[in-house]
Amino acid sequence: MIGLFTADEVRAAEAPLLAATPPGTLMQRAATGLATVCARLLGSTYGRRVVLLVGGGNNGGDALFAGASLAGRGARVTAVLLDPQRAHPAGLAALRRAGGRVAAAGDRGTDQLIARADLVLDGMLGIGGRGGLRPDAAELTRAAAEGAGITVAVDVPSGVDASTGAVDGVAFPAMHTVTFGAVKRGLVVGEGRGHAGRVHLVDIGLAPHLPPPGVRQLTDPDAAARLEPPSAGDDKYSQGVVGVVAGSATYPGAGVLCTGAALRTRPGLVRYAGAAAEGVRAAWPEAIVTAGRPGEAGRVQAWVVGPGMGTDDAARDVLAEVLATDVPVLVDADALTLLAREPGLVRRRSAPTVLTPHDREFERFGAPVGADRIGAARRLAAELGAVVLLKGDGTVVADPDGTAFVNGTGTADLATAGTGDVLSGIAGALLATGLPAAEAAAVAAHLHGRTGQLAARRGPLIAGDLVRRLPEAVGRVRGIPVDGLGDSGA
Ligand SMILES: NC(=O)C1=CN([C@@H]2O[C@H](COP(=O)(O)OP(=O)(O)OC[C@H]3O[C@@H](n4cnc5c(N)ncnc54)[C@H](O)[C@@H]3O)[C@@H](O)[C@H]2O)[C@@H](O)CC1
Ligand SMILES: [K+]
Repeated sequence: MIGLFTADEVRAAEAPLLAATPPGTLMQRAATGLATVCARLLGSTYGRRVVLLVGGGNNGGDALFAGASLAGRGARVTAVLLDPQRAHPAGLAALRRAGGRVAAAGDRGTDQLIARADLVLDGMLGIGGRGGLRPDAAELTRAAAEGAGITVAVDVPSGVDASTGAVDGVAFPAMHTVTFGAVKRGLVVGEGRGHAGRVHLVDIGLAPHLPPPGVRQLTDPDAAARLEPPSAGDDKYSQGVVGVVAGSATYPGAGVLCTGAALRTRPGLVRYAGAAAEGVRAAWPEAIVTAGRPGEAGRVQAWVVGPGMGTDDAARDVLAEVLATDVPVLVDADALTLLAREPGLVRRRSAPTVLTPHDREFERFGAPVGADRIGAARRLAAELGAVVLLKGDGTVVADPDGTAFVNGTGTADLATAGTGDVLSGIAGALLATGLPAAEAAAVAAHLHGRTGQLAARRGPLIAGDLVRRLPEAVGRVRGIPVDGLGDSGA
């Protein structure tokens, strides 16, 4: 698992390390790692044009030392200083010694310099940044965004809150972020995720000093460890039976997608109960289908309730019936709308409940998501005593105990009708296996994202493609290469 940390946690971890090492050691480690990544991205360094955007703190210091190293390898490096009085003196001296040039933000020609650069390194603000970029920094950011060079952020893209991913105004649009010691939360969640690009972690010896992470990201092996294949002793009941209540007579689609996703994730046994029975039976002869109430479906180890079921009184009664059971329940879509009107239905449960809202559904529970998505999901989880899976680019899963996950596999291609129904089916199937609810939700988000990535490689995807590609994605997560796709990881 990848631990995700706040700026304060990183600062606290740095303190003993700074005290135990000679001055400047950590910055040298950071700058060496940074220069290595930049050189790799450039391919060759000789004669390449590199512009450093340099703020008045240590983030600028990292950029200056890395720039000195690139200049030493033949790159034509110019530092653009936001605040010449405060630029890191030793870093500046090192750059000059290596033959680098120095300009000030606002000097004539700075924009053209940035426009023509092969690589722009953003060392304006790191974990010491607060609030939005000032006009001079915003101007350099705009020039870098318009230029054709590779954009690389030092530690954190300037303008992104390292702890929450919030962006107030503009932020540096990095294609790559080279981060030091620990992955900051703001690089993988909220608006920050879109600004960080690919994240490269440079080891500066911080790991032993970091606290146990309260927020984590799953890797493929983490997900695979929670997707155990059936063993010789398993039968159709022992893998976990999931029940699905979704779709309506007029709109059976949600029921078909959700049931299909559950079957494809964990094909032991899936029971369906609801008004889309006919459509579900036709699509999935493998499922056990009733048009009756959930109680008539037979015993299950987890329920999924909500997608496409409507929000009338009959739907409300079905939801209440499912929530009155003593098994884990995943509540999605229409059932979230109903639950927001009657949150008491979930508060009195003893078995785990997972809610899977998108932003608008989340807001129905009383407050908008806001810029701090992890904080928002944690608040609602604590308030309702339920796991909250807040969908988005970097889906957040928050457990009522305060621990959380941020998903790393999402793709914009998943923003299409019905993909949420598929996620619910996957998560329901995993809940039925007995995984802790937050882990089931996090693994589901991971697998859903991987499936989306696989499906999108062949062109635009629709939700049904996800159902079809799920078995392949499970194999891929388990490390089995996918034929014909030149599979390469993320
Ligand atoms: N502390 C350490 O040991 C290490 C720090 N490193 C680097 O140091 C960075 C943190 O350095 P600093 O603490 O000096 O802070 P920064 O370099 O992130 O910020 C510098 C200063 O800018 C000012 N500032 C804050 N928000 C601003 C805004 N919106 N507009 C303009 N100015 C603003 C503040 O006075 C802040 O202290 C890390 O992100 C990392 O890049 C690395 O060298 C590794 C080791
Ligand atoms: K930065």
